[in-house]
Amino acid sequence: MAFRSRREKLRSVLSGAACVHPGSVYDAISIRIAEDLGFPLGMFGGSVASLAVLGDPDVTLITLTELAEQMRRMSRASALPVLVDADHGYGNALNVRRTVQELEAAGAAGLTIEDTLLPAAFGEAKTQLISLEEGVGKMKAALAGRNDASLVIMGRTGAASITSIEDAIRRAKSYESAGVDALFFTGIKSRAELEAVRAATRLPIVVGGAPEDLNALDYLAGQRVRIALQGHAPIAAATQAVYETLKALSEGTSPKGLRGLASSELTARIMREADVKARSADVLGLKK
Ligand SMILES: O=C([O-])CC(=O)C(=O)O
Ligand SMILES: [Mg+2]
Repeated sequence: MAFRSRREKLRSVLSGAACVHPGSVYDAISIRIAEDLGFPLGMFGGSVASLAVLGDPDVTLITLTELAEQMRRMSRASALPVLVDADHGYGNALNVRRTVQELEAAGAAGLTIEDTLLPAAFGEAKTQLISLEEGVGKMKAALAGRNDASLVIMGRTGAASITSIEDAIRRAKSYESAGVDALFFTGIKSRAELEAVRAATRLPIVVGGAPEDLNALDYLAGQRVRIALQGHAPIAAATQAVYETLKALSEGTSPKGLRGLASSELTARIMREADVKARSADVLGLKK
């Protein structure tokens, strides 16, 4: 199986004793930079996918085909294991199965399926959850949809900030019983909440969007948290850089006068130019 070693690397993070930060990745360039800097895995957030692919906010307008295609491009560019935010699985439990099949074929190392009601329901300003029963059905469909058993399936709940921490625990325990590989929580607000989650469950924990006092990696590791997200600063940095550059050019700065550009060495490294040159020499009959 072409992608098994990436999935096994993600599994070794989950079964290890440490808590790590993933690099937020969204395209071929960002994943190669994260790989070169030594990140143990990449996180491909749904919000970032919407922004990178569509230029849109995170309101479930991106299609599964577009998400999987972007994942496929990253898989081609780098062997870094990537955890994909597969949102609600793009429909009901049958769609979840299809989502797993497509992301597996695209080379994802793991993916999350969440119990948020998406897209937003008519007349509801506040985020809602699907029922626990529907959530369990989605987890079962995701697990049964795998072709490669090493693909990591995470059950994700945002209940902590939508209903209550008790509801988040109830849901997580049900997803655990359904057989998911790890539990992903958003909206955990305090150490007390995280400790309650840890005490009530057995699987490796992933936390997203946690407050500052939940940022110490040693503490998190002690709570069985294996992956702690840090938001998506890289795409914000890239956006700012493109903005500043285009602004300067629009104001008449000459290309040579621009600041903050990638050096030709960095660009060559990201393009894996040395490998391409070596291959060209071999197959195009060029000098090395
Ligand atoms: O996965 C994450 O990093 C958090 C999230 O849901 C998103 O960014 O869409
Ligand atoms: Mg998301």
